[in-house]
Amino acid sequence: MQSIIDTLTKTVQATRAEDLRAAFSADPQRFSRFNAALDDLLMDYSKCAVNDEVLDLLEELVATAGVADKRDQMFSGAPINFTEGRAVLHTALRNRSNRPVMVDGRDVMADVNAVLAAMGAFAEGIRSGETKGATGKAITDVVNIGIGGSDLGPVMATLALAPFHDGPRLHFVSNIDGAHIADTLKTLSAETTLFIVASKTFTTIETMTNAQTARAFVADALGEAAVGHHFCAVSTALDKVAAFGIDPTRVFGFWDWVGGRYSIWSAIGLPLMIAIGSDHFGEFLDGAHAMDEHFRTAPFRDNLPMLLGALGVYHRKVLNYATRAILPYDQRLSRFPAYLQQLDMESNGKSVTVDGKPVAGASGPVVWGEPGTNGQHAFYQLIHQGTSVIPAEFMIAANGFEPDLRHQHELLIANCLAQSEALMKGRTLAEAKSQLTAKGIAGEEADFLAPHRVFSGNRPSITFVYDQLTPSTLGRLIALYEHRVFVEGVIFRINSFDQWGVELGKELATGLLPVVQGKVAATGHDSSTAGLVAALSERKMG
Ligand SMILES: O=P(O)(O)OC[C@H]1O[C@](O)(CO)[C@@H](O)[C@@H]1O
Repeated sequence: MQSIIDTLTKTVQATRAEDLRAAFSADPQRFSRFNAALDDLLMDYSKCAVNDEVLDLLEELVATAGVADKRDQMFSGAPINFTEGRAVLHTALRNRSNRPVMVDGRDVMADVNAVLAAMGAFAEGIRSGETKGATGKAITDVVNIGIGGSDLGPVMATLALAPFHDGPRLHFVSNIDGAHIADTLKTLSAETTLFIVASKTFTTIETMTNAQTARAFVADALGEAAVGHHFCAVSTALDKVAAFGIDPTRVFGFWDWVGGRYSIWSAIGLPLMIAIGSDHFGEFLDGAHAMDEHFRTAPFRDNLPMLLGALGVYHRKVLNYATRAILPYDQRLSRFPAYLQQLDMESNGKSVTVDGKPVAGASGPVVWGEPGTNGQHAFYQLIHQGTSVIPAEFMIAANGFEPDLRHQHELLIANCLAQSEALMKGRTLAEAKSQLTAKGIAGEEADFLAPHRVFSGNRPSITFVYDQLTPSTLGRLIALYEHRVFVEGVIFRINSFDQWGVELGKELATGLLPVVQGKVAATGHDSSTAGLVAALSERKMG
């Protein structure tokens, strides 16, 4: 594979692929040659440094890495998460074809469909008011207590699908910081609140601690006997849920072959289902399934996840771009960058290959972003004129949900398109000078000011366009990014499905708690850690 990457590096130079301005001037058909679509979801990658030679080499890279074979293994339930001995089957959760999916010789589809039906019945009971709290009042507020994959997906999707939200109000508590749950509970009445304790392992300290605080909130207000009416749980660890005391009829299971950051399609999606209803949740699954089928069957040049993954590797390993910016021009996708941060960085932030050897060169990039147009007034300065090149990934709907505010949506579209055009085109010194001249600034002053107004241009971006942010579109978008991470992980030769990198901090926090509490001396800790413990203890009030 390294030889293909080396050839790519030479090809970029030899074909001047990075000169986007020249490429667009030379080829009026460039847009139509470098885009791909699944139904209304269009991906324009013509503003990346690609040409036919580069794309052919990327296709060869994907083939040589064995991406298609690994993909088929994933869909068929092979234990590709080999450090944990698990299958990787989030795709089974949205397998609307019900094609059998075998794990350890057993078709899992019956279990998947049974949990989905149970979630649907429970969600509709809460939404209709039929399932009530302990005092007979309907549930008006639902609090999801979870963190990481048990939080980011439901939060992001609930915000994204606000126009479809016709169920109870939703709240999300994740942080161990007591401020999070305290600020949330302040606004709620125990009588009309349902808590969902969402944790794959049911051991995560943040979730378990917040769940105990919520339990005390209900017990203090309504008595111990009321607790069961106000709690439900989502987990793979049914024994641990039982020990917590949640009624088994209110427990929604999933399986160890669903990774936390891939779990929005499982019972972890329960808060979303309560918000938008089971029919819309079904459309969300349908959208993801359509992307799965596309990923499984479309040829490379038409295959959105294959292309997006190949371009991601190209940006990271050939062009050496260290980060990528996710820039949705959609306020309702405000948490999409944070969601993708976990999906991408927890999956591909690895430095050991499948053979236990150091990764050659780079693996996953830093992923970050904010919605437009807000980001324009914050960090876009650096994207346009900074010394690092940051590939940008824009997304924009043709339609909002506010027909009376169409003029605002048009402004949003114009801003989105203007950014990618500006990044690509830039502004030369001569152009900067002539603009100054037009304003009556010439001579030395123009010579002095012009360099500050130069934009290098040739900065890459990908733009996604779709009809409207519906449940089906959101499902397709998330599944697209999941598979992109998969493609990149196979080419990086890493296991994208474990997350050992989060363990060390957890272990040290457990050891530090008695030190922070003053029960144990800070001996054995480095002087910085010990000094910080002392500084915080000196400042402790009350
Ligand atoms: O659902 P759980 O088991 O509480 O885990 C929450 C999150 O914690 C992590 O394990 C990382 O600490 C994530 O992978 C996961 O999504």
